[in-house]
Amino acid sequence: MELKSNQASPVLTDPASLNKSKLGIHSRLPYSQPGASFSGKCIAIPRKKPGKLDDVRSNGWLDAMKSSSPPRKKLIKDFNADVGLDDFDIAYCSWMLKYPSALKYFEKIMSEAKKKKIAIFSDYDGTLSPIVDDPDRAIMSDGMRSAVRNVAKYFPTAIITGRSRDKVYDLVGLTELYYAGSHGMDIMGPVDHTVSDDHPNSIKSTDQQGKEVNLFQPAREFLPMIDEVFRTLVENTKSIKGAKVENHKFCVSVHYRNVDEKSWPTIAQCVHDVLKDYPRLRLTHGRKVLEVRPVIDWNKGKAVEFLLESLGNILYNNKHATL
Ligand SMILES: O=P(O)(O)OC[C@H]1O[C@H](O[C@H]2O[C@H](CO)[C@@H](O)[C@H](O)[C@H]2O)[C@H](O)[C@@H](O)[C@@H]1O
Repeated sequence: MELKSNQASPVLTDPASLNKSKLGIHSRLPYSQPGASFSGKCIAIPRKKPGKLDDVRSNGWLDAMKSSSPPRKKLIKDFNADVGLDDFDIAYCSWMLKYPSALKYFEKIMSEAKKKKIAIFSDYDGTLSPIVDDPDRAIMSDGMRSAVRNVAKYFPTAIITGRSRDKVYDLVGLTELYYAGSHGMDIMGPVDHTVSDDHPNSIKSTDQQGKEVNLFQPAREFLPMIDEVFRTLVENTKSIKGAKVENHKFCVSVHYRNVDEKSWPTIAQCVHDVLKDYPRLRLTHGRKVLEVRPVIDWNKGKAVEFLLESLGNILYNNKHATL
């Protein structure tokens, strides 16, 4: 990725002072609450007397849940192939058109990257590890680990994930990487290239080996709230077969991959009902997962910008390669 000179400042912004588009508030944000900090800026959804599952049907959560993952289908290599496509094929092709593989454009990327300083940013689930039914078993292969280790010898390499930083570190296990967990809300660099500490959202901590590191955590104030919501969601979803709730420190994931599709409205409504009491939290959709996170002006993209800024001097002053 090319370095930019005018990096955005990684500041935790008061949600009440932000406008909707800047916040990136999901169009399927739950109803506004009386007294909520978004007064005047919230999405008004007319409420008739609610039927049990009307909320999630009318606000589009269910549609988003259905289209939240690429269809599991054989890979169609040639989109122009003159073969009959069934509905799954068509759904798969549409997904691939919307989310094309970088490998298809590898030569173009290489030629754009010539003579530039390179930093590598990678997601974890579905990128370094295959998507599997049990999130605890999303294991990275030894081959992939060694590929990432090799890449990191030449280019600063970061994992940016929705998982908690600790969990992804346990899965990846490479000390030489940068890690941005909780959708970028928890950033740590390697011991010898720790992230900037001259910011109010930076704190000193120790890594798994007990070495001193700087962490960048712009959503620290949400820790107790996230913890509380996690416990409520565990309790409220416990009767839904296949549901799984994960605490990712600054965000919570509610998985429905293993929930019968007939119960998706129930799990969605359950999350919706909990969120109604937390106007400072919002919902986003991942792959067969509902993600609850703080309303702050921060996300994976901002984490990448923050890391690029932190990396600036390192990239220009040391051994890291150009192509
Ligand atoms: O931002 P990401 O790194 O893409 O994280 C998003 C979610 O990743 C994990 O869930 C996904 O992978 C699981 C294992 O393959 C799969 O079972 C699940 O259906 C996927 O959504 C993680 O467990 C979630 O907590 C993250 O929100």
